[in-house]
Amino acid sequence: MSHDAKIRLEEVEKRYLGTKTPAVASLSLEVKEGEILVLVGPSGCGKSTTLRLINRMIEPTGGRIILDDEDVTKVNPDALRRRIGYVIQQIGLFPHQTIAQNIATVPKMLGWDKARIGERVDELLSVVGLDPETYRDRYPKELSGGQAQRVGVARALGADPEIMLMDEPFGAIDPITRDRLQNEFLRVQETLRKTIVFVTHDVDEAIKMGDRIAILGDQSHIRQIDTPERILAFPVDDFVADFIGSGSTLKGLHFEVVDDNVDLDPYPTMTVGDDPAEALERAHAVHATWVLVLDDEQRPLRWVSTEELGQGTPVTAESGTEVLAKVQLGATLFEALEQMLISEAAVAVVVREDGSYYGVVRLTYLNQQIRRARLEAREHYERMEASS
Ligand SMILES: Nc1ncnc2c1ncn2[C@@H]1O[C@H](COP(=O)(O)OP(=O)(O)OP(=O)(O)O)[C@@H](O)[C@H]1O
Repeated sequence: MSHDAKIRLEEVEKRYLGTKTPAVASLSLEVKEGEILVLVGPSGCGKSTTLRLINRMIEPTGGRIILDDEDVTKVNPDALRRRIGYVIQQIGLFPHQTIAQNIATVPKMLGWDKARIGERVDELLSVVGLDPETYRDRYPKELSGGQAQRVGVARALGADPEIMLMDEPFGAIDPITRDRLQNEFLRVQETLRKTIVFVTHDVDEAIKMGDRIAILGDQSHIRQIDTPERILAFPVDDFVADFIGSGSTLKGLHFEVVDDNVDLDPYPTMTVGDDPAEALERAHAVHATWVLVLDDEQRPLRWVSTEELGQGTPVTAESGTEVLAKVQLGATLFEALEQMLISEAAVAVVVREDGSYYGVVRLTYLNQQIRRARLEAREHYERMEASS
């Protein structure tokens, strides 16, 4: 077992009573400590079954399940489930219990004292972004769908489990709330660092949430397992390519950022009041049709065309057109592309945190980055193949 694996499935099989083919056949899989592994695949491929095999809500009919170094295939499943938080789409809060009582379910089972439980409930409500004062004494029917889902996450975190299993946890929620819950959950995970197995059928959710993604075919057969970035850059076969769908190149731009290492192109600039003839010369030297006008503090202000400069009129803070498209250092290349598409000069202007000019990103840069990511992913798989 590799040293950082928290969960390991070894040739796990589930054959439901009375069915001809197993729902999960000979699945071997490792989940690393502190990662979010997303299981994604078409409906009926066995994602939920796989998830429930891990905490033995479903008993395997073959293979072994190992947590840390312990074979838990035969241990008492109740004890196992206390170590593992579980969140599902219809979170199933107990309707006649308050939010606090719902969250306290597992700590109570574990025999924690009242004061410790009370503190824990308040802490967890804050973690999931609900004010304890307002929400702890409410009942589930007094919550919106998104709030109930947060309580579901808080309840699963109740006894501070090392592992969380999440089955389409944000499935039945409107897209805006869903996006917010996903972001909040990722933020919480940054500090909690739980080992998480997350099931979804939505490839975009998988790309957003996963440190790694396992793309499953029938019977939970792993078709590809890797970082989202590498899967997008190099789908190993048509099944994976079809599943991730069109636009994978664009989605890959979410994983690259404009940082200090980005070797940005020089672009002709001038400051308000500079000699237009000199600025024109600089623009001609690099075959640019636009010059970027900066203010005294080096902040991008306007685009002035070489045509306007050629007329020799002085450049003021009102010349040309306003620079609308700017991205900060640290923005993703996806954001840079969006800015580029609306920019007068078809480049994204990059500024530092204080708003001062840093450089520009051009389409050629994006093209190079995409090609580099593809090549790296291809080489990675070629090396893997050669060594197997
Ligand atoms: N209790 C059961 N008895 C018999 N077959 C079952 C049972 N539960 C699930 N199955 C079958 O096992 C297969 C895998 O089901 P599972 O729910 O794990 O798939 P899934 O990938 O989670 O699907 P979805 O995305 O639609 O929820 C399916 O063919 C399903 O019909």
